[in-house]
Amino acid sequence: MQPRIRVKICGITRPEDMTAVADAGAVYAGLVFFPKSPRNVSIDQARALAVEAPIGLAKVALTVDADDALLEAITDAVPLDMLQLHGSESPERVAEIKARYGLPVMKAIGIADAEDLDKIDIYSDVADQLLIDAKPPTKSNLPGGNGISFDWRLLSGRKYWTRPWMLAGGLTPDNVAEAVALTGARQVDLSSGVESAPGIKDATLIQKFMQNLR
Ligand SMILES: O=C(O)c1ccccc1N[C@@H]1O[C@H](COP(=O)(O)O)[C@@H](O)[C@H]1O
Repeated sequence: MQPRIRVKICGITRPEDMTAVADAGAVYAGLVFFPKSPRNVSIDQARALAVEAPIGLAKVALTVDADDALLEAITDAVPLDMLQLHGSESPERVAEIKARYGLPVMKAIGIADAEDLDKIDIYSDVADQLLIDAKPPTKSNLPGGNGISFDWRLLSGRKYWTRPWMLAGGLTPDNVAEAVALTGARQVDLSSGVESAPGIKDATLIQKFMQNLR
């Protein structure tokens, strides 16, 4: 039997969405700390969501080029299982954050074409996990969460990964099966594909996503 594909649903802003994510069988829930995002949460909101989250659901804090003051405030207040670095953090900065905050670190890598794949090897040396996402459009205010995909065939031939990784970028209930078949991903991450409005998750879409994945 194939092992289950692990799912992260990102951009949780409401307790009922945290519950829907856990009920559907997702493994990770993401909390976005980026004021330009419609999914941004304050530290107080994040703490309340994380404290009340169903047991067993891993809480991931998503930050974008955060400084130490912000990372310290987040990690002091919110019970977390992983940090997701979704900006242009250098490999040195990733290593520093991993050492300083004592949490596993996942580095997001934006992919548009084959050249971008070089970053996979570079960040594999320092991050615990990699998030392989679509590169944002040049005019976007958001480095992720744009609901766009990259050409999944870019990953088709890649058999050797030294770190666990997640596939992200424009995943939906309708395309996830194809995305997984083409890339061989064992973990997937999504946000806008299971929303009824930016920042508002839809329990029916979440269930449909999980069904279509399995
Ligand atoms: O979700 C956001 O608002 C966000 C903001 C800033 C950086 C990353 C963000 N989201 C991450 O991007 C992936 C892909 O999103 P989508 O499925 O294409 O909407 C998402 O899973 C988050 O990890």
